[in-house]
Amino acid sequence: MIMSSVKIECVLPENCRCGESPVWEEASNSLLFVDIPAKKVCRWDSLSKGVQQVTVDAPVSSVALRQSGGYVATIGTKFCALNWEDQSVAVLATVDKDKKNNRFNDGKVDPAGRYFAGTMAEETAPAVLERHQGSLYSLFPDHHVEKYFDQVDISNGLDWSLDHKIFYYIDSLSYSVDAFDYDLQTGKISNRRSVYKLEKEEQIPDGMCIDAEGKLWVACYNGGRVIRLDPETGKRLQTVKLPVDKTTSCCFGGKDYSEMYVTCARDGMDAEKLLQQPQAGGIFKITGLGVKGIPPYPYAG
Ligand SMILES: O=C(O)[C@H](O)[C@@H](O)[C@H](O)[C@H](O)CO
Ligand SMILES: [Zn+2]
Repeated sequence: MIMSSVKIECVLPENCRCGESPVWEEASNSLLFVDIPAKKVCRWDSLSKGVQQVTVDAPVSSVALRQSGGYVATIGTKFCALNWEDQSVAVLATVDKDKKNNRFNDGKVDPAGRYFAGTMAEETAPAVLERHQGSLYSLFPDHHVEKYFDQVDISNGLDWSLDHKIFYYIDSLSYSVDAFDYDLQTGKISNRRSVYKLEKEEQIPDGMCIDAEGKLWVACYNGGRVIRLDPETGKRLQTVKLPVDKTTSCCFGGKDYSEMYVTCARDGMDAEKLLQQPQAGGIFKITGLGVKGIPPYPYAG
């Protein structure tokens, strides 16, 4: 049953140019996220409502927790460690060295502590870019990198099934949510298939997260919504519309991971659209979904 008590609130009118990679940090009751073109990693304290930010030297496309303290982030084409206290960045590995126009896009840590992230060509406008330039990688805890496949357009949302046997992945311009068999021991993926094809009004699939019932939540860029999918039946179970079109990603957080946080973008909107959607680029909190999420995994290296 879909509960009718769903409430949507803009908790931070931060005006991100392109907000992405929301991650809940339980230890600090905070939401981490990035603003990709602004080259910022941000941390919003849900209790004080204050925001701290670290500016880096290239577009930062994802951030994740690190077991040994601090964070990891994908900056330009580098996997990096980020020390929040002194704002220093240390490079752990570099990818796509032969592709000067590429940058990382979305990333997330797997249940064994590997940091997965894919690349794309830099956009000239939202979703306008040289195609097939991206690849999917993961950074293992010993800092070596494995490449899974290339020919990616816009590497985007990713997560793992609750039993860790399936890896879910979105290449945005395929308009599909895909699944692979996943071997948690080795980090290997196989047997790619589509579990959901987006409908026209859902627009472009972007960030994604799994809930505690094993269902997928996908943020729809230009679609102004998050959708809940059953990856087993391929059916859409729920649509939650937001007052902004360029919804980019979502994660669960808050008390017992019972709240959903959604990021979005302002870039690519004209003046008229920005007047209509003044909250574009803000951070949204959705409550009353009646389903919880799971904690994010920290990078183990
Ligand atoms: O947020 C991201 O993942 C990309 O970096 C964005 O640029 C959008 O996704 C893209 O423009 C639409 O697909
Ligand atoms: Zn994205």
